[in-house]
Amino acid sequence: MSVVVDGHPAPLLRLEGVQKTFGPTRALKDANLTIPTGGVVHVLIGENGSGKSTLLGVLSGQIRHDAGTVSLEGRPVRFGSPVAALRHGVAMVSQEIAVAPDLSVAENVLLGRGQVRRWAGISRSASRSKAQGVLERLDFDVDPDCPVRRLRPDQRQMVEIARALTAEARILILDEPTSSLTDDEVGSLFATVRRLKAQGVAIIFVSHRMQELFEIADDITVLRDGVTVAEGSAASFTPESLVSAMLGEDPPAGREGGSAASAGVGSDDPVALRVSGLVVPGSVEDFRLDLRRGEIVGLAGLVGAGRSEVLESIFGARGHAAGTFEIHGKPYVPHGPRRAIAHGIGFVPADRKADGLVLGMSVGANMTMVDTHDAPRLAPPARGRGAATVARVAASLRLNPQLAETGTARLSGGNQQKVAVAKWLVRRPGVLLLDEPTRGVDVMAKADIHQELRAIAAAGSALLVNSSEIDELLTLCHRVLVMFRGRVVADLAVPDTDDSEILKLAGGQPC
Ligand SMILES: Nc1ncnc2c1ncn2[C@@H]1O[C@H](COP(=O)(O)OP(=O)(O)OP(=O)(O)O)[C@@H](O)[C@H]1O
Repeated sequence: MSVVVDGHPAPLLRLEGVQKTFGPTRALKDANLTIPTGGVVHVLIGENGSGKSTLLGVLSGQIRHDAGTVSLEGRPVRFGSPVAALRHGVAMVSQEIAVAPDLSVAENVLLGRGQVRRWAGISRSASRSKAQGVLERLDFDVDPDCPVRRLRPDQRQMVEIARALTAEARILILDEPTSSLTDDEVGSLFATVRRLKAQGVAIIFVSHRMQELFEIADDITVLRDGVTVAEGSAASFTPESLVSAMLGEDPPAGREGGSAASAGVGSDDPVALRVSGLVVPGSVEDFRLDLRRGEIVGLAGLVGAGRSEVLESIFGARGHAAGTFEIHGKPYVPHGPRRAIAHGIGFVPADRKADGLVLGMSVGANMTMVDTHDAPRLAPPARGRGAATVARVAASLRLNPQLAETGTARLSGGNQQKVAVAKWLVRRPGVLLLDEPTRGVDVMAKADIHQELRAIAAAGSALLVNSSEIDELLTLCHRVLVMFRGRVVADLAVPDTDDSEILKLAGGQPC
């Protein structure tokens, strides 16, 4: 029974005046959020570090707040753990998809609920059919016995959503669910979100992608510096008013738009990276590329098309079966990151936590780690070296200078991504490989990163960029290589193509 206030039923969820401090950082100062009923999509938005994940952590039982109230249907609650939150019908699907890869789809869907424990008396077939029921509710066509390791990222995410539904979640939190999905996968996720909404589930959705959030949102809450600064129906906002609310000021003019193509790279410009006949068994077939000085080339394609594998092989982080490589006309044989860096190649990997950053070190140390101009070793340089460059790059990406001494693990996800990119902007390698360079960064920081990447290209670096966002490739690149099942199926000059052509080619359809 929900509580009735002034003749009205209390809202399904209300957070009022929520505060949370981590050491010296006041992550939440006065966070408020209201969801009146089920059957709505509520978008939470704010700059990197504004407190979104902390707020979701409070709501999902992962973080204990210091002050303020959280109430469900008028009753104050304080969750001591995610399990306690789940018991109240609040479930979260986090950015880092948490599935057990060796268990089956059905086992994952029922994980944590006890149904798969045989000693508990529940049969395999009963478990399987329960899981099947939830998968049908999601219209998710997958074999319940298939090991999760065989699924694509979007399918794994669906398994997590199914798990939340098994727990009878009334409030489902999706924290940046689209950040590792390609455009077509986002479409199917949105179909699922709409289906759940029609079934009465309230969905809290975090995204930095402006266009898609207007597509899906009923209501929006904006956080700035730990404070809720705006809330209302999606129709009451425009992209511009949202950015103004996030920033607390009018957005700077002319940051986005304008492709780097206008800078012009001609066939006379020297080739910085030449790749011929690259083969990575099971992933890449006969990949060829001449990447010129000052050029920005994009890689487009579906998940599994071989895009990341191309970058990883060039950097020597992954083996290859065939292929030759040249850097500035000289032969180069990839063999581990250290050799690549010594040859003037930089790499921003897709998984910043595992490969891109040393989380135990400070932001400053991470940013200067590869700025060892002659020595190929990855080592933190002497204190103070390159300080001016680091300060300039940090400022250009809106990284607070006070963060320099902060442990990188303590940064918000988007700010970690900025550091992963910034360390190469400090170094300015001759060839920079970037895998999803703006994953999880806010809309302003994305424009800042693009601007800085254009600047290092204009200064002579050659960039190869993998992105699942076609818009990003069209904004940033001179040309785009479209990959399908390991092969390049098109090499398109950016002014002469558009997202629908790229999408078709990426799906294996001829244009
Ligand atoms: N465990 C922690 N220890 C110290 N500081 C933290 C911790 N978690 C978060 N913070 C700090 O709290 C602030 C808010 O971080 P939070 O992750 O909530 O931001 P966010 O809005 O989710 O950012 P993003 O969009 O980048 O994911 C940041 O300054 C962050 O550095």
